[in-house]
Amino acid sequence: MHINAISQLVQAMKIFFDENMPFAQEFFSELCHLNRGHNGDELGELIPFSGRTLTAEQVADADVLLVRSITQVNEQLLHLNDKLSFVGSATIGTDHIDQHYLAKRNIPFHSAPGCNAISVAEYVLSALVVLAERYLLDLSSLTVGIVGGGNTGSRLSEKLLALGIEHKICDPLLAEKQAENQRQQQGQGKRIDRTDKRKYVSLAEVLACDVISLHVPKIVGGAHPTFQLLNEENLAQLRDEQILISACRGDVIDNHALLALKQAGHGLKIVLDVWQGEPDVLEALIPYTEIATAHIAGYSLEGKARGSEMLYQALCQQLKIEPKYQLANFLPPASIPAIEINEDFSQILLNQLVKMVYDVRRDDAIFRQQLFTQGFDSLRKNYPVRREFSAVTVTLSPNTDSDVPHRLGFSKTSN
Ligand SMILES: NC(=O)c1ccc[n+]([C@@H]2O[C@H](COP(=O)([O-])OP(=O)(O)OC[C@H]3O[C@@H](n4cnc5c(N)ncnc54)[C@H](O)[C@@H]3O)[C@@H](O)[C@H]2O)c1
Ligand SMILES: O=C(O)[C@H](O)[C@H](O)COP(=O)(O)O
Repeated sequence: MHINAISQLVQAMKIFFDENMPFAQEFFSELCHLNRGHNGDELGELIPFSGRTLTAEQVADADVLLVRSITQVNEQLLHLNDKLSFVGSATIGTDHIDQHYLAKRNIPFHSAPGCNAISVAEYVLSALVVLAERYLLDLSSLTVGIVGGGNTGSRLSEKLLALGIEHKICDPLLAEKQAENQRQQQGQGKRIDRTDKRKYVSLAEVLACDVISLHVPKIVGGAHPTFQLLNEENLAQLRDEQILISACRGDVIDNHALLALKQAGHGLKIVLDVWQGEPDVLEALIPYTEIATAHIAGYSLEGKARGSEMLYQALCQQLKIEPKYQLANFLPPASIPAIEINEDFSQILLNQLVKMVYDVRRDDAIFRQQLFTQGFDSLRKNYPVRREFSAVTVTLSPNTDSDVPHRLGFSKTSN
């Protein structure tokens, strides 16, 4: 840890947190009062803020700043603050953080890798189930192309594996890492490292699949940029019957090119959770989407709250104290906490199971009906509680022959 960080954190702290961070009060309130002044009268403060409108003046005396993806953390926001000792983002994506600037100022930064990856995978699965029902598709006959084999792409891959759905992954960075590992291990005369056994394919191969699901960070420039990875040129190569799902970052698809494609009569089925220029949305594109939502793929209660928990753990570590709380202390039971299945697994059962926990059509309806009256950010702020599959315990009757529900992430009865 940086000397700067240690000396700042031995005082009562002002912890600023995005009001949209579940259980922030529960996790952080004790931490800010932890190190009172000598008289015990110097209390810290836990201060919520609205992420989109946060100003440099507001955070001028913050010791700890906890944000979500809508707050740009950069010199403009932090130039008035000379005591900040910890910045955390309770999100997977970090494209809103100027990490170079934070590093220059020796301010430790933590994000929450993977926190809502399961939520994103369940969003994609819900979208697939809904489209399969709408267009009478046999999911087991489709191939799914995943762009980005990190946390969200991998959680999706696991669920597809559980369902026996063929899928391919394109991730040139992981492919390079795998090849490099193999070269090193061979050079050292060791057996080849088998930890990452996946076979990576080219973007072209993934773009030829029946379903394309995007799971990459926003990267501008460099060897493998993702900014407008899907553009006029490669969108035009897609077939009418394909499904394109994006729940990563809006800038990964050129939204104007996508609109032009659809306006020209292309049959591509589109599922969009993320939009170029959020919170503004290319309105003309909405009627051409099958499912449209307000960047909520990662908004399961567990997914958002895991972000809070991960930052709590990181801050405890920096403060050199043992974490006292974990997410399980705060999560309520699901509204239907347990069910029993009495039949063999089928697409119909999958449809029922997935929609019981999360039916993406609810969020699509809210988006279409309330975007213009409520606004994009308000739909996200007032997002209804959504649980992950794991919140529901599935018991299989002895005559059912498949463990697919548990492999999909539903909990098992503990005994
Ligand atoms: N819609 C939502 O609610 C939501 C929720 C979570 C994450 N996200 C977004 O999804 C992104 C991915 O999340 P993650 O948890 O999988 O991140 P991750 O960092 O675990 O994985 C991203 C993967 O993308 C790969 N990648 C980078 N450039 C690529 C390229 N040009 N082509 C193919 N692969 C490439 C990386 O090698 C990495 O393996 C996040 O950065 C975030 O922006 C959105
Ligand atoms: O990067 C992420 O983790 C997700 O996009 C996340 O859902 C963003 O949510 P936000 O911080 O905008 O509330």
